[in-house]
Amino acid sequence: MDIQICKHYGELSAKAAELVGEQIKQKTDSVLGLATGGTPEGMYAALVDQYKNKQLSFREIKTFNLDEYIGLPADHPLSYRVYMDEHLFNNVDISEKNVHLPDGNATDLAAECDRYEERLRHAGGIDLQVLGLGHNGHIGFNEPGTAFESSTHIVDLDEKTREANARYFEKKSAVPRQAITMGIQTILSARKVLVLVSGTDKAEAVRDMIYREMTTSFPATVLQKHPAVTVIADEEAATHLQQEEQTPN
Ligand SMILES: N[C@@H]1[C@@H](O)[C@H](O)[C@@H](COP(=O)(O)O)O[C@@H]1O
Repeated sequence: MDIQICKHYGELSAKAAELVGEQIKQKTDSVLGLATGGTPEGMYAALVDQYKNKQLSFREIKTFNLDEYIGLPADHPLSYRVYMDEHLFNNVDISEKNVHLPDGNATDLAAECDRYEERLRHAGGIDLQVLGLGHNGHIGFNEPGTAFESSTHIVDLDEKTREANARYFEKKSAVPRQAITMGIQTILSARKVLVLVSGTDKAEAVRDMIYREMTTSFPATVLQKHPAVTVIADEEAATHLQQEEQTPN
């Protein structure tokens, strides 16, 4: 793993946007795997700036989001579709036909999971997957215990994850109980992976991701076996890294 430590969140966001921007410039029809959550917001803002400064175009870019809640209408302000529209899609020249998120309102959710994998295969697979990291090691919505071989599937959200995401909803009971997420195998199939981690509350999670023995109990440890992972952490998230840098797995 290539581990890059940035001074603060602003630097992390700029660095992440630089790496994604390079990918887009190198391959103008790249397939990007995208994440939601608080962490990538600054990266999206920096990518929109690059677009506005005419440094980038998303015209041929295809995107596949990691996950979507089940049961929230696509136009619900807290759906991941709306998040992506607000943070990126509405602000760049991406084409609607190239934007993909799982449909959490599909009548046949199992068929929707297969359909998502099929669309991803048809697009040629993910060139660069952006990931955030859950406190319990989840990537996408792959909660502890998820099989490393999993493809896109339906998940029951962990209580800790619902608590972490409750900050966006008016109350915890309003947080959906299920989601559709790319599986761990889907994520591992990406040619490159970029993990963004910010803040002291993620310090233990990022340490475990890098140093803990690979285990389904902490899904992000699976990234240790991916050949092209870059981790960008700010100093707050990296507090436990410097100490252990000498003895990685
Ligand atoms: N499904 C998302 C993940 O894709 C995200 O990476 C993670 C961390 O979120 P944050 O960046 O807000 O800490 O949790 C959410 O539940």
